[in-house]
Amino acid sequence: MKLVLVRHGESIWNKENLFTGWTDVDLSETGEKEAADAGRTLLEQGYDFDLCYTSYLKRAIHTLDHILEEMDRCWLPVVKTWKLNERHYGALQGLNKSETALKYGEEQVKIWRRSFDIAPPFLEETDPRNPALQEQYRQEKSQSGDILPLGESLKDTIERVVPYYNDVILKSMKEGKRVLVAAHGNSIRALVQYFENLKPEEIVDVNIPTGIPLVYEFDEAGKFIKKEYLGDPEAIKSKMEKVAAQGSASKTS
Ligand SMILES: O=C(O)[C@@H](CO)OP(=O)(O)O
Repeated sequence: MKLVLVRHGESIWNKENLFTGWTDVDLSETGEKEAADAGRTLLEQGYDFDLCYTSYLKRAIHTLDHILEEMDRCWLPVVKTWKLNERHYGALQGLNKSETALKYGEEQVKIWRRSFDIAPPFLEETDPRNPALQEQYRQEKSQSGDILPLGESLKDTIERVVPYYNDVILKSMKEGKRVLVAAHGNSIRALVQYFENLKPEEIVDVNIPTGIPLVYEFDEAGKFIKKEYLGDPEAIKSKMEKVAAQGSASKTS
């Protein structure tokens, strides 16, 4: 069984180097192009799909739209779920990553960005950015008041993404569906950690490039066999380094 994961193309806030999390910002022009390129790569390499999953955030939704447009597969069913949203970055959302590194130090920013179980400072409950106060999450709020986050560590993100993967996505793969997921840097890192059983110190250095299809192969039981990024290895490496460098104090955009 194969699963294709794509991190959304560059967003406007990626370009401005701002902590984004659940902020619903759109793709930049570069991001739109990256998404279309991902669609062309998948088409050229003979990939096809039966079912797509994405988050509630428009940078991932629009990435999927561009991919499906390029593949002439706009008619494919798409399931949207907040369970695939980016990690909730709490009160860091909207702050510039480099300015935050200047203020608190690069080490602290790396801890906030990449540590396994350290959460960012949480939003106040009264903050209008609290998902429990937002229209798109009203169903979840009425079911249970406490499942929507005010901030998340990677571990918290794993605890919401992985059960969704096992209960819903893996189930459809086992039914024979070819699945494409358009998601986010840290919701994909959550899956990478789970698939490859990475240790907390190993996931720290994993950075997911924007708009590059990542193909996982599993055995029939769902056990990880191998993975590969589709595209030019040098370009992919440089994109990963760019993501890692966003927490540097000297990078302002
Ligand atoms: O700001 C964010 O939401 C994420 C992804 O863009 O950033 P980081 O790579 O710092 O986890």
